Amino acid sequence: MSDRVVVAGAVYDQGRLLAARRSAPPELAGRWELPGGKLEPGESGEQALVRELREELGVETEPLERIPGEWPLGPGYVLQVWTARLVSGVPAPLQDHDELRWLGPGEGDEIDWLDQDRPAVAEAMRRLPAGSAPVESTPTGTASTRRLPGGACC
Ligand SMILES: Nc1nc2c([nH]c(=O)n2[C@H]2C[C@H](O)[C@@H](COP(=O)(O)OP(=O)(O)OP(=O)(O)O)O2)c(=O)[nH]1
Repeated sequence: MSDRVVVAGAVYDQGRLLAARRSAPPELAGRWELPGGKLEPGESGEQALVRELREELGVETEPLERIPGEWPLGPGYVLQVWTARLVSGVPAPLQDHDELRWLGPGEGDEIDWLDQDRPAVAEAMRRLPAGSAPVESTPTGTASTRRLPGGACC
């Protein structure tokens, strides 16, 4: 039997990548991942991604391209990753996560990613689109992460 697919999104906005910190299960809690979830029967990867990001973060996204490759997770599961553009909404950790963070260029190694996500994250950071500076940037333009009370992000 073929492996079940977990889809995850490298979500971009304003030249930054969204990272999500898992709150469960205990063995993964506290580690960072690209948000997503399991493909349901009859769904394409892109459809599953849009659904999962809506459910978990409350945002609308547009998948852009698949990052080549597939990474084994636990027994019976593989991870596939798409880049995606934030279309509307403010990401909030509604399910499975307790914190979100936007990472700008050079900030990809600042958090403790799940090991299995690292190759896709490295490629997603290489593909980071140029973006306008976020509103709260410092005068030097170096501040690129923002965290809001309650865990909502940007
Ligand atoms: N979403 C996501 N899951 C990942 C990543 N890396 C990784 O090892 N996983 C694991 C964690 C989970 O065991 C599994 C995905 O499960 P999930 O709990 O996010 O899936 P789901 O939203 O469909 O939830 P469920 O109700 O079916 O349990 O894959 C990743 O980058 N994103």
